[in-house]
Amino acid sequence: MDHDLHKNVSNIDFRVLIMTSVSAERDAVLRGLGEASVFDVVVAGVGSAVAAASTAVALSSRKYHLVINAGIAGGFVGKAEVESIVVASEIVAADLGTESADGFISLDELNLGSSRIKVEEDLVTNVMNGLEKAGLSAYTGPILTLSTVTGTTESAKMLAERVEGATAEGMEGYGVAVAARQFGVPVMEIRAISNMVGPRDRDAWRIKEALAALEKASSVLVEVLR
Ligand SMILES: O=C(O)c1cccc(C(=O)CC[C@H]2O[C@@H](n3cnc4c(=O)[nH]cnc43)[C@H](O)[C@@H]2O)c1
Repeated sequence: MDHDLHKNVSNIDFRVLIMTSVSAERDAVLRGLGEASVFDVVVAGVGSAVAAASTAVALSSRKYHLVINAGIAGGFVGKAEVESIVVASEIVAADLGTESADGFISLDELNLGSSRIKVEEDLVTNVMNGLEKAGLSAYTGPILTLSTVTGTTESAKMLAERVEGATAEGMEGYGVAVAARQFGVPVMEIRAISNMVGPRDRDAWRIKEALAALEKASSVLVEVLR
């Protein structure tokens, strides 16, 4: 598979699948993409299971060269502020494993598979360069996938200890990534921060602002892939 994005644009069949969880995210991405025609943007629903199933359905419908999970997310304190963009270096199912008296044991440590999917470095570098050139505040690091939005300082701290460098959390990335891996297609996760990971305070979520940042990030994707 050819992973050089700049080389790929000369390929007339080059197509990118962008998976979002809700229609507000899809609309923000579409506004950013404008007339760009190499992208298909799909609303999957909330959560890893529906994201995996919807991604698999989309990937069976036609050939794609890249899958991107895009949306809003919580940012870890000191790692990514509200309205910034996070590009995953790794997509991590942070609650896939078992509890024990000595703490959490991941799927990897249990030798039952892997809860981590690495994103190809050149993809991350290309997109990060584009975001920075466009003047966006952008970070890269692991993005965690969780079934439950973190709602306490204790859980936030525990997750930051569990996954070194944890930068953001969402609810779909790992599902999208597992489906992409099954089809042999490279995957990325790109999220705009709407809230901080920590004590639940829905009134403090800046969804409108995060969606505006997601729109800007999506317009950069067009440049990066041109
Ligand atoms: O209420 C709205 O208008 C609205 C507009 C767009 C999106 C939403 C969502 O609630 C999206 C849910 C989606 O967001 C991700 N997310 C955002 N913050 C976090 C977080 O702190 N922890 C985990 N996930 C988060 C998640 O991927 C959900 O699918 C509402």
